[in-house]
Amino acid sequence: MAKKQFKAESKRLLELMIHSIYTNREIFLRELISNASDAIDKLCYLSLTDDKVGLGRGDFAITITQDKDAGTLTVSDNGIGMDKQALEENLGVIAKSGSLQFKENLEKGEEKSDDIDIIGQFGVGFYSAFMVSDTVTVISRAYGSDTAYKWVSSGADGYTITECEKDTVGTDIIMKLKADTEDEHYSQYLEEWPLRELIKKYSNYIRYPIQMMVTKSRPIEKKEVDDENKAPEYESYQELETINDRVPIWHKKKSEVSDEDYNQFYKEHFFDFTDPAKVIHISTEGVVSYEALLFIPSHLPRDYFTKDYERGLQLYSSGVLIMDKCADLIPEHFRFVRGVVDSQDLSLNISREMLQQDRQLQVIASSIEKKVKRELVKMLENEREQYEAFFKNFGIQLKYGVVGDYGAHKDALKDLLLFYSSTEEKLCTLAEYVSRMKEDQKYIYYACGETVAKVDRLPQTEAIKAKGYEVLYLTDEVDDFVMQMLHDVDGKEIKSVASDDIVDESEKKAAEDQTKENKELLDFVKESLDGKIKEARVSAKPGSHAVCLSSDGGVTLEMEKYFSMMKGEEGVKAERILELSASHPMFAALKSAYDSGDKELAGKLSQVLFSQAQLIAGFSLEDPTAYADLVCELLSK
Ligand SMILES: Nc1ncnc2c1ncn2[C@@H]1O[C@H](COP(=O)(O)OP(=O)(O)OP(=O)(O)O)[C@@H](O)[C@H]1O
Repeated sequence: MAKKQFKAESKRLLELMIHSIYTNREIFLRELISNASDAIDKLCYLSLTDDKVGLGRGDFAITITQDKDAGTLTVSDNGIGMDKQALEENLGVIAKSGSLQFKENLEKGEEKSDDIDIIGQFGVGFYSAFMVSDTVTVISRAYGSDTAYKWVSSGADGYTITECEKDTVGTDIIMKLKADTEDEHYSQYLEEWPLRELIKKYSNYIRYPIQMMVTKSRPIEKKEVDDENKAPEYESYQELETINDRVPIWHKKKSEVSDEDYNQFYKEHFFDFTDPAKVIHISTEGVVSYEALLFIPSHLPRDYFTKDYERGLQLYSSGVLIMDKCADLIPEHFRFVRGVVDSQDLSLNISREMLQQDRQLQVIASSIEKKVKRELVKMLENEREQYEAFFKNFGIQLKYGVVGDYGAHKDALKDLLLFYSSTEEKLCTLAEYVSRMKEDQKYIYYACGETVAKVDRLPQTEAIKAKGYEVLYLTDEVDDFVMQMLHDVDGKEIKSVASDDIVDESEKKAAEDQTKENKELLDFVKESLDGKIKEARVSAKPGSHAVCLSSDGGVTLEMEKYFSMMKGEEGVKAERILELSASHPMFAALKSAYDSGDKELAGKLSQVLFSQAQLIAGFSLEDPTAYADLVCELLSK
């Protein structure tokens, strides 16, 4: 059976092309400029072998002209142009890309040129002009031809082609812009600044100059001597200006770019006032080749912890901006990194707003992650002061990275963490801590609290310090989770000073015995605290303090603090254990009040002890006035 070819309803298809592919109208200019660049690239390629072209690389340009009276915007190039047949084939057939064909022929051919960078491939970009125009007129003269042709279309109704006059080879795309509506101001595309912004945003790195007539102002020369004292007068004049930077800084060799150039690019491009802390310039060739220029800011962006701050790197393909914030290029734990990535190896989707498949993106993202990590490790090893400043800004992000994704990134991030050391009295890495561990030391100890000073005074901290061990002091809410997620460093388990696991078996046994002996008293303490604690027991951790708080079950005291800050999670509570030191005079006073039958006093002492334990652990009291009154009452007796 003969196979039939699919037919397409071309009018409908064009409607779809115009209205459904792109989410953002403004990209029409990017598409037309890219076409102009492709046309120039083709003639430029020809000029390598054909002397008759008579133009050198420096003679090519793309020109943008606005005519406010006529309501037209024109994109002109002096590229290869189109003859009648090319106009029919390329602009009369949807999804036919002369540029793709040119590229394929080039790849098949003997002569290859690295110096050609064709952008078009889908054969649809041109039609985006109809998103902003009522009528599009194309006047083109092909290289090698004396005749020029005019292609005119108002969209779905079709097009006409007639002969016309054009002195030079190349193409003019003349758009008669639509009338403004309430929602859309098409006339902005006739204004200098919006046009300049669009060119800068999407086409800044097109390799040929994009020129535009701009209005400038200059002082009028004074003619009369008398005029010298008068305020200067200005006149405006028009000048053709190249708007685009053309060669992206990341295309240049590192040796050609000074620190000042990098810093200036960063500040202008990412709107920062201060130089970055680190610049990472990458140029790799491999499964996927790409260039990248990444920056680690030297301070915390003001909106960093708000929802306004979006993670992501700018993604370019052949110098054309594809995405402003491509989140997939940088992992959440390095979201502070700003920068650009440029690759010719991406399979773009038809609108160039997304990528067809993320495999290439994954390859680039994982390479970028490794490079950022390597740079941070280098900074940590060689520029400690600078690294500590970085950690002060973004260390918390790394910590969230450790606990995020169920700990998937903890191994990559653990070397980058810094914690305050009780013995060194400065920040240290986990590896540095391990290198200082005593021979008999089983665990890596840490203690959590609001400030270093407060953590240092915790009864549990004092107990471990008394044994001569170093303790890491953690003051961020997420720290307890981080340590639990890390679990160990090279087999050395990480333990909180509040953990029961760290107590010696003999000390544990002695405390259990004492708890049994004082069971009645301890049950009384629990009862008088009316459900606030799960248990009262004699503490196995020797120390000079009467009381401390620990927890039982999966939720630690630090986790409770962490969740208390999160909306909807305030109900997550730790089960409190009130630990009393049996050797402290306060325990003797409590016991004697209870044994002598003064339950009122014993109850009040229990309240005071619990409140103190809460305060020491960094919790606020439910009723501070009642606590103060109680203490005053007891002291004044
Ligand atoms: N200014 C121009 N000069 C010469 N040829 C042009 C010009 N503009 C468009 N063309 C031709 O028309 C074809 C179709 O253009 P169109 O913008 O629709 O698609 P494309 O650029 O090939 O691909 P894409 O949709 O990926 O941009 C181009 O491939 C090219 O051959």
